[in-house]
Amino acid sequence: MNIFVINSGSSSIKYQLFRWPAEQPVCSGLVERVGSAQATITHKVFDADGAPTEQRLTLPLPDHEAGLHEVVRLLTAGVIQDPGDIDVVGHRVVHGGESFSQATPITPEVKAEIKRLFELAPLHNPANYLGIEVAERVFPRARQVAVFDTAFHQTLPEKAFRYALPTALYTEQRIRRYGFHGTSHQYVAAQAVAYLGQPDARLITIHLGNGCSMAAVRGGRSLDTSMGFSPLAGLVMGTRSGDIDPSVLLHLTGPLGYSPEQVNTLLNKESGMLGLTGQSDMRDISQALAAGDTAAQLAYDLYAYRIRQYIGAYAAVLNGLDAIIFTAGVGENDALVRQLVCQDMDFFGLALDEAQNQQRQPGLRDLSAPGSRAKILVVPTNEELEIAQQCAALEASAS
Ligand SMILES: Nc1ncnc2c1ncn2[C@@H]1O[C@H](COP(=O)(O)OP(=O)(O)O)[C@@H](O)[C@H]1O
Ligand SMILES: CC(=O)OP(=O)(O)O
Ligand SMILES: [Mg+2]
Repeated sequence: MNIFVINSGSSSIKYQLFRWPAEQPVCSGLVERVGSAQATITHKVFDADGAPTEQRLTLPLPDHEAGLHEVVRLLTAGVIQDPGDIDVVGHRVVHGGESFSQATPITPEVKAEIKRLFELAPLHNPANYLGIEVAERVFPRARQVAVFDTAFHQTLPEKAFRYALPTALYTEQRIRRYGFHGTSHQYVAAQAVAYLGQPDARLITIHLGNGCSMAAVRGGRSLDTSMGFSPLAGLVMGTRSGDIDPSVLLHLTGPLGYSPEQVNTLLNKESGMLGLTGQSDMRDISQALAAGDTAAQLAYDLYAYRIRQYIGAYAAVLNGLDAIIFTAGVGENDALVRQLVCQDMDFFGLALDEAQNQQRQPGLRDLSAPGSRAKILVVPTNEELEIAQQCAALEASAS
């Protein structure tokens, strides 16, 4: 069986083709800086021993649709003979509301629900929906499956997912915390549990990509998470503000005369690291910092400070801490972020081995110094593999 997985993030498209049940990918790729004139595609094709041949393209990609068409072109130009060779397409879908807690075959009703949720995940659900429509056209024989970012967080207890608003706004309007990046939190938590050999470990998973979120996880269940009703809440992100006092919005729309549309754009697309420094990509901000830029210094400090606050909160939720796990583009690669987060954390039993922190190696890495009571891990996320596994489980249960 051939399972093709499409993971559209807010600034990237990741894809992998798996031949099942061997979990080794046949090809994988990453489209970065979607929406710019200098987008890049890194496309890898693996031989029978898993050795990659890599191709790198730089090209203008105005939007996700252009990116997806380029991905399909690369796939059908050598990796597969015929689009009919794909049996299942697994789609990452960011917002699934309360309707979905597991991998779901895509029907017209499911598509309508994904569309209804555009407003709550404006950077993601439209791109995910587009991916479904493109895949339905290009791979008409394949079964299309959605795996939702919100699904893993459906285990949150009510005290964690409810807001202190009038009850009817929850019961009639479904206004609550949903949480996102669930596929990633679930995957890295399972990897950490296997590494620690401790199924009941108290874990804080820290997903730092373009979007950023944290989760308190125990026994394979998400107990709390920093994103909320939409992927705007919580940590400081590439272009999103994270937590702010809601009365700032009233001040913007009242005395300052912003329209709701302008506030939406401001908070989702013009804030976060972009708002603080003028740049959203952490590699660019890191270069600015190295050149002595004081705005970049403040942005790094603020970014790490917010993560530290949530570590404190989630250690309380978990009544202790066995490991924190850094993952995604920034979490896996940016040693300074990890250093700023972990410094002066001895109260939580966290001590970072700075030499290990500077190493660049693939795979799971243990960065804890000897004597650190809680572990500090880097676990590369693999949302595509997790999605493929869930698609394969769905296929097995349907047959
Ligand atoms: N080597 C690196 N050092 C620092 N940051 C990096 C590095 N590689 C990628 N990143 C950052 O990771 C972020 C993208 O992460 P990713 O998980 O791919 O995001 P998304 O899935 O939200 O598009 C960007 O801010 C990028 O700058
Ligand atoms: C939900 C979310 O923010 O996703 P991403 O980090 O891929 O933008
Ligand atoms: Mg992502």
